[in-house]
Amino acid sequence: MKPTRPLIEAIGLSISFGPKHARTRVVDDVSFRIDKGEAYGLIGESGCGKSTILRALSGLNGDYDGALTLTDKELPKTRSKDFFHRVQMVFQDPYGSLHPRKIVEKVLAEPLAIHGIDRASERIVETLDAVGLGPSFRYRYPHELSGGQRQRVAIARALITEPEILLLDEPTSALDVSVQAEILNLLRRLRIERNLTYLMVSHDLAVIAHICERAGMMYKGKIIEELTSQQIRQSQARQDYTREFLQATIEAVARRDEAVA
Ligand SMILES: Nc1ncnc2c1ncn2[C@@H]1O[C@H](COP(=O)(O)OP(=O)(O)OP(=O)(O)O)[C@@H](O)[C@H]1O
Repeated sequence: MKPTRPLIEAIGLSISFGPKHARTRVVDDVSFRIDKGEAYGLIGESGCGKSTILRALSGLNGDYDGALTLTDKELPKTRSKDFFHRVQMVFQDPYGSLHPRKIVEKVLAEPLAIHGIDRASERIVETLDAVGLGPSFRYRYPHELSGGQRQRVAIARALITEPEILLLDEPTSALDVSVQAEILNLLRRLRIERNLTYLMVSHDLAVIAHICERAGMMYKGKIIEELTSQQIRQSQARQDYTREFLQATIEAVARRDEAVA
């Protein structure tokens, strides 16, 4: 059987910070592959390097060793405009990621203008509808929205140029648990409807198990093993560290499943 070719691949990715004489390696020889249409998670405790990987892939930090590829082509350190058409990012904090003095319409019109995409007005209404917000929301400022509504706007902003891939950096961790469930369900629905590929970072196993088919367990800058969502749910891990991490949070997975069912 012909092996499938990944949409995204990290090959021996290493990232260090600090001055030359005191460099700290926070991502250490990480490799993973994500197929088209797949949702892959990076899970691990705070500081293990998850967001650093996402920032490198998104083009926010070009100072890395190893390679990141998109459809088999190595990405240049400075990403092209086409990259941002294909790949969009959703950040953790919907309060910080939206400009306080821009109404929603302006937030959504900007990416369309950058990429020269027509039918702006129709696309804004369609995309707001896709994230569960009515057309009246286009005239609101961020302070006139709830946390969940702001994150819906941030998701709409990411989707409006019709990307293939969303990079999701703890997209629900700043929200109340009940709102988290709504946003997770929205992300699940959007992936199916739009055939999207996700790379999601979270310290919350329940979030990863709900969204992702596979996840890389990170510890001190390395992926120590990969698990399917079923293995996460059944607490089947090879490494002791992963087993302890799973056992500590498995009840949270069950609770989250009940909440979002
Ligand atoms: N720009 C930077 N300069 C120096 N150190 C950094 C920088 N960005 C991240 N780090 C360090 O790299 C390590 C990994 O950070 P990272 O944000 O990737 O962790 P994380 O697993 O995403 O954790 P969290 O969930 O808390 O964000 C941390 O020790 C952090 O302090």
